[in-house]
Amino acid sequence: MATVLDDINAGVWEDMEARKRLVSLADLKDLAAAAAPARDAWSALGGTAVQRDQLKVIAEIKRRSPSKGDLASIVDPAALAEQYADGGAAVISVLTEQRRFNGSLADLDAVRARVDVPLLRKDFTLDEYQIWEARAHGADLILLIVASLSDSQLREFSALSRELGMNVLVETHTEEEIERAVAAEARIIGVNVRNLKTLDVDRSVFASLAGLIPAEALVIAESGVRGVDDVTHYAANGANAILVGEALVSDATPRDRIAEFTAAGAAAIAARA
Ligand SMILES: O=C(O)c1ccccc1NCC(=O)[C@H](O)[C@H](O)COP(=O)(O)O
Repeated sequence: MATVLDDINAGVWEDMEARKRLVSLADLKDLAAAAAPARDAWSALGGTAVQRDQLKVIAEIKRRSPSKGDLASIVDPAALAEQYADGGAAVISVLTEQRRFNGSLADLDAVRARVDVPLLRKDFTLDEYQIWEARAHGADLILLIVASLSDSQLREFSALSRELGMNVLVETHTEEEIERAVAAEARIIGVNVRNLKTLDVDRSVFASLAGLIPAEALVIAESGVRGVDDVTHYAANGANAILVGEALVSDATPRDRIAEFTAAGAAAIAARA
């Protein structure tokens, strides 16, 4: 039986085929060559050892989701990104998938034009076309979901992203997926506590899997942050960064929330040392 992720990916393919008819890969490559060089998301997320005493926040621009429906209208994604940057977000994630999340590459363009913070193009990457697209639209980091890709795709898409100067967030949800991410030499590994096949959110998944990620890699806790207790849980169990969507887009003062999460994370990391 098809999973939620299968259905999302089928729609992503269809939408991408439509975009390919409008913008050729050759044109995208020209646009990517003309774009400003990618920003260093690895360092922004604390890649250097000296910064690993902090918990970084990847703040997401997310209008709707398969699990929750409409979350926020976000008429001006660039204004929201500015608030995220002011609050101290290390990276801003822009969900560009259209059918289920109501995002777009236009959102990415608008945010890129307004903030200097490294940007994650958050989409369901299935083809190298999307990687060129990400770079052409100013992304610095892309997402590869292990559950959607073969080992050779993981390697090839990672290599292409690196050639274009971008970093890769490799997303996992199981022990086997972490093994595959490590085998693909991923340096930024996310554990999504949301099972993308069923949409169940189980925060304990992070604690059981984070320790399997090699110390050289950055560990990102994805999904399920609703308040400071969740932040503390992730930081205490080895997160270098958290990826937060719903809690920020539905908050009246996301700038303050990011600052609060950062402080709570630093306290939990200090306590674990
Ligand atoms: O959010 C969903 O319902 C969802 C469903 C299927 C595939 C992906 C989905 N979300 C993508 C994400 O990973 C989250 O947007 C991200 O981790 C932030 O999660 P949250 O803070 O819980 O909004």
